[in-house]
Amino acid sequence: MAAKQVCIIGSGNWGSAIAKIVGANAAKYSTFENTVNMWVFEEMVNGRKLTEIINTEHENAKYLPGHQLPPNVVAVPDLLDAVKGADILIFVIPHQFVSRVCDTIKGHIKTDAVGMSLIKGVDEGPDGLKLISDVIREKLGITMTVLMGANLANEVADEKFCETTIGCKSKAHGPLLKELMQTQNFRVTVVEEADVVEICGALKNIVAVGAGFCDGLDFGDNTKAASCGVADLITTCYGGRNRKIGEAFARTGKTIEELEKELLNGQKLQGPATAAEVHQILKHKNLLEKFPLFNAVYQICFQGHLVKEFITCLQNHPEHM
Ligand SMILES: NC(=O)c1ccc[n+]([C@@H]2O[C@H](COP(=O)([O-])OP(=O)(O)OC[C@H]3O[C@@H](n4cnc5c(N)ncnc54)[C@H](O)[C@@H]3O)[C@@H](O)[C@H]2O)c1
Ligand SMILES: O=P(O)(O)OC[C@H](O)CO
Repeated sequence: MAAKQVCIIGSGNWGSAIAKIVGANAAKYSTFENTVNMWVFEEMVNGRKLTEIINTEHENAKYLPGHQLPPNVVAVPDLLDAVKGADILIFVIPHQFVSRVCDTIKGHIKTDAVGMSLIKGVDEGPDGLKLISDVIREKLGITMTVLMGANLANEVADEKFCETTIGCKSKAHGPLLKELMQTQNFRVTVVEEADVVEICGALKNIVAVGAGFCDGLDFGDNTKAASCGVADLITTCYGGRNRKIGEAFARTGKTIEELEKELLNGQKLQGPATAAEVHQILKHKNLLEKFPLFNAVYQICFQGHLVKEFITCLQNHPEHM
């Protein structure tokens, strides 16, 4: 099978971080052409063209300074040149520019190209809310997939561990796109519910603005989480006692019991005990392998496993295999 040519449409903060991953994987796997075109909306940065900076210094000095892009990522200022011949089109531009970009490339891309939108946003069409992937699909007539996750671009570029989800209705494209995107520290799950993945990715940005308001007004963690569908998860992971002791455990090497006494003044943790109870149930049902996070918390709290190895359990999540 001929190697797939990949084009990244966009080169902002997220576009550049993703170019690090895509460039490295394209160079690594024979499934893909080595060269990855990245369309750059041309602008002058410190008196030089941004494309020239990227192609000589391999750094997007404006949108992702301090990170080297792989040399096989080539910045292309002309949109039509960038997309020419591409089998995989990665859309990663602010959503307000999508329509114009699609109108420009319409009729100039492969008809069997696969698109993947990393864009978090929605379009307000005449009939109500419309997904950005639907806008692209309708304008270009190509198969669309999405990739969304809790993925701050700078952290991804720093290669800090995180997870992401590809929403892909076609079973044929899932493995190909996963191979292109996954690394040891950027773990990919592929699901068929692409619309759900995309709408969650878009709507969380509204919640984030509200959360910013709460911080700016010095409200508490409960208040901050009240606007969000996963309220208690957010609260507990930022402001709760289980989180606090978990952090102290990882930093000090003291036992959970010692820390509970030291830091909670008689209050009691629920997390470790719950991990033990859930562990029993999962073990009984032969489901431990499907819940590596729960299993790892149990093993670290009760079986002497090293907290330093916590990430390994997530890297080996069955969904990522
Ligand atoms: N930055 C993140 O951490 C992050 C993470 C996940 C998803 N996203 C999503 O990815 C999408 C792109 O975000 P980003 O962070 O890469 O971009 P960004 O916020 O860095 O946006 C700047 C980009 O827009 C380009 N631009 C400016 N004017 C333009 C025009 N007229 N036409 C086309 N492009 C123009 C700039 O050249 C630059 O590449 C957004 O939907 C965002 O929500 C961002
Ligand atoms: O910096 P934000 O608020 O645009 O969020 C970036 C990513 O979407 C986080 O997953």
